[in-house]
Amino acid sequence: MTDQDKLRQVRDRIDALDTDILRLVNERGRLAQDVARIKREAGEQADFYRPEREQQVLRRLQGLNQGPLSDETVTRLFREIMSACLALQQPLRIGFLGPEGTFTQAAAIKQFGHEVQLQPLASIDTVFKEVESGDMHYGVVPVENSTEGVVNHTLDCFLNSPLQIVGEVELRIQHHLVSREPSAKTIKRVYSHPQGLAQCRTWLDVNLPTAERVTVSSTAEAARLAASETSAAAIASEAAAEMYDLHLLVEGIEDNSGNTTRFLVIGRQSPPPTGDDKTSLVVSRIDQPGGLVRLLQPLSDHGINMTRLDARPSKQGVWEYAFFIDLLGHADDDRVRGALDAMREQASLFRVLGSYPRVAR
Ligand SMILES: O=C(O)C(=O)C[C@]1(C(=O)O)C=C[C@@H](O)C=C1
Repeated sequence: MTDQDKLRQVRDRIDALDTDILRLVNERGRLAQDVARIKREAGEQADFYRPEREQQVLRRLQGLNQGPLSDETVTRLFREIMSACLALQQPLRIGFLGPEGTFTQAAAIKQFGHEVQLQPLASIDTVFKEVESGDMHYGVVPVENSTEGVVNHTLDCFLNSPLQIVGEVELRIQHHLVSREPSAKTIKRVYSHPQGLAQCRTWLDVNLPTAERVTVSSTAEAARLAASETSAAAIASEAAAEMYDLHLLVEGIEDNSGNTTRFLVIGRQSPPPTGDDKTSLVVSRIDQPGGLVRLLQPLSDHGINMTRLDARPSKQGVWEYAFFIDLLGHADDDRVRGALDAMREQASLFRVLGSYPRVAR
């Protein structure tokens, strides 16, 4: 058998498999439509999007996967299949911190796939408002970065919003120096979001110490500005560089190689337990000696693992603070519910921001 014969034989097998895959994904789409019919007949009010079910689908397949495709690739493939199936049930509108080309857009695509209607919005506050009004079914906002810590504006928006956290997304953030200039030698001004400038501070101090650093609303906006000026650069993503036709002058300039940003999916109703969940709270303690210790003691008493604690001015009075807490477990789990009930008694402000599936890495 010649090499050409061997090649043709393998390609014939690929064609046969593709025929099966096409038939099976369309059969899956019809089943998703059946699910939507069942949900409508059951009078379910919530959106058809079920993050807890999507997590279950992905975790099962990651467990079955024996390669050669990586778990990450399998997750991306089936996320897109579920995105297409969900679009057959209901066109979802997802607001995200824009403009086009931000890392938040990449996080929204990672969570919902490409078959949803993605809407770039001007600010984190606008994302909350558009979801509250119902114009958007869900929103995606940045909440913390592994180098720079929390995004304060996102935490502050929760203080005055009835919305719940529906999910979380983690994105490895690679910052690039992008410009219409052919070389970094001529750069006199660097645009980026405050987090972008902060996450690349050392690189800038060493390589562009005299360049002016200008903070703008997003890394994508920084790329747009850099595209309109000479001797200017932006710290932005590869997607933003492509969008504004900029050169990648230097790739991967973030100071910490594991630089990761965590995003939250916000909506009206938190999903039910999956067995591997997180719960976020905002609480403030009664202002007396040992108040904070007593507030947190129930977590220890019930064996609950707290993964994050951030303090933010509660805006209820000078030096009054609210505490944002993440913990492992779902608010409907017996141990978590017991701890929350005990905390509620010790708190002057107590609100569960949501229980949601832990991110599928
Ligand atoms: O199982 C469901 O509830 C479905 O709607 C099906 C499906 C899927 O494609 O697997 C689609 C959308 C949901 O977000 C979750 C899962």
